Amino acid sequence: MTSAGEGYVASKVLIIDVSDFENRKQEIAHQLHAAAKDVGFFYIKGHGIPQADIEAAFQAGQRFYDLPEEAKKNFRWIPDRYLGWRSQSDLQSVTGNKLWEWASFGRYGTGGYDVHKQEFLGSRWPQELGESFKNTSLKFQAQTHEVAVKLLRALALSLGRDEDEFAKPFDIASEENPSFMAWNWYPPVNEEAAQGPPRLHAHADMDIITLLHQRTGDCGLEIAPGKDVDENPDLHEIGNIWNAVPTAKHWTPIDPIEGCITVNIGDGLQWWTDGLFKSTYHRVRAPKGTDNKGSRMSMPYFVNPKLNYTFQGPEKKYPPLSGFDLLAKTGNAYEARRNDPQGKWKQQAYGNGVKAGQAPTLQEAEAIDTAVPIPSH
Ligand SMILES: O=C(O)CCC(=O)C(=O)O
Ligand SMILES: [Fe+2]
Repeated sequence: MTSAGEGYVASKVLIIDVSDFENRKQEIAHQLHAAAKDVGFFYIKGHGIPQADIEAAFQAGQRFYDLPEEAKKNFRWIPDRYLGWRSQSDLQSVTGNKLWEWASFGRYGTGGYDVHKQEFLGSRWPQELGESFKNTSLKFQAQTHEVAVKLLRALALSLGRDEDEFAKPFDIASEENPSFMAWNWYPPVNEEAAQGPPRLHAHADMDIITLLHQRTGDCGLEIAPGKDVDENPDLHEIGNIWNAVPTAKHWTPIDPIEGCITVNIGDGLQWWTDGLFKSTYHRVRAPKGTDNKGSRMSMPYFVNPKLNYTFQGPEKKYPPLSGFDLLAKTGNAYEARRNDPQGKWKQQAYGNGVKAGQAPTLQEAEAIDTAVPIPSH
């Protein structure tokens, strides 16, 4: 066991070459296994997404964030869909400060709390940004998804499990696909900010895995072991991202590396592997010293299983968990629970008159959109 402290994991954060995947998948699986088990965070290179496409996706995000406040407001956040813009004021209720904005575009992750109403209509886009914005975002999401599926296949192989076990419930073309991409934007900060709170508070991701595109030069991401990892006695878990935050004395930087995607294991995969793979706490600290104090952007792709897919580890250490239950731990359902203390939200999710696979019409979907309550902060 390693002692806690600065550098605890730094030397172990691997850069794993995933190129020539079909021929090298056993070797890749071996390396991913070590990274997922020991640290829960790693970099991949040779992923095949051209740098120009990554830059185009960052530029698309920047075009959105450059819109006037009024225009961004039109693309309002729908809590149970994971799509839309969350302003700094909105997020203040989550983080306690105004240092972070969020937007997710593209697929409708969920059709409200209704597993039968998931759809990809593609009808809600920031209209001001035109077709190129939409095409760039969708293409990029699909490219990233393809890489995610390879990682999931290799991770399953590494455990001696069926190669498709983890990849099966993640079909991006499915109407039930709840994986989604977000664009995090952190406003510029002044000199004093170095002493201030993190730009994004410590949390673990409540998905299966996250592929995080970091922008070169945008440092600040840090990790600390947590979640069943007892090597760091300084870490106190006092809740999840939505109501309290873990604290740790020592954090290890995970700075961007050109050509690499940062990957981390989420709570769901930790669950699905009986705790073997680690969902690690991370945060974005405020810039200090000579760090870039301008705006910061990152693009996480959160990989979530279909909502009605139930998974459990082979040792049955934890009870079966559905994709819905996993997502229900996150912010959208938190809002719903808060708005609906009687728990009708879960009932609504599973019981309804719409047949499986029957997507609502455009008008019905728009009606669902407007019927979803917007949380008041
Ligand atoms: O901005 C970053 O680098 C990290 C973002 C993150 O952890 C998240 O969106 O879950
Ligand atoms: Fe995260």
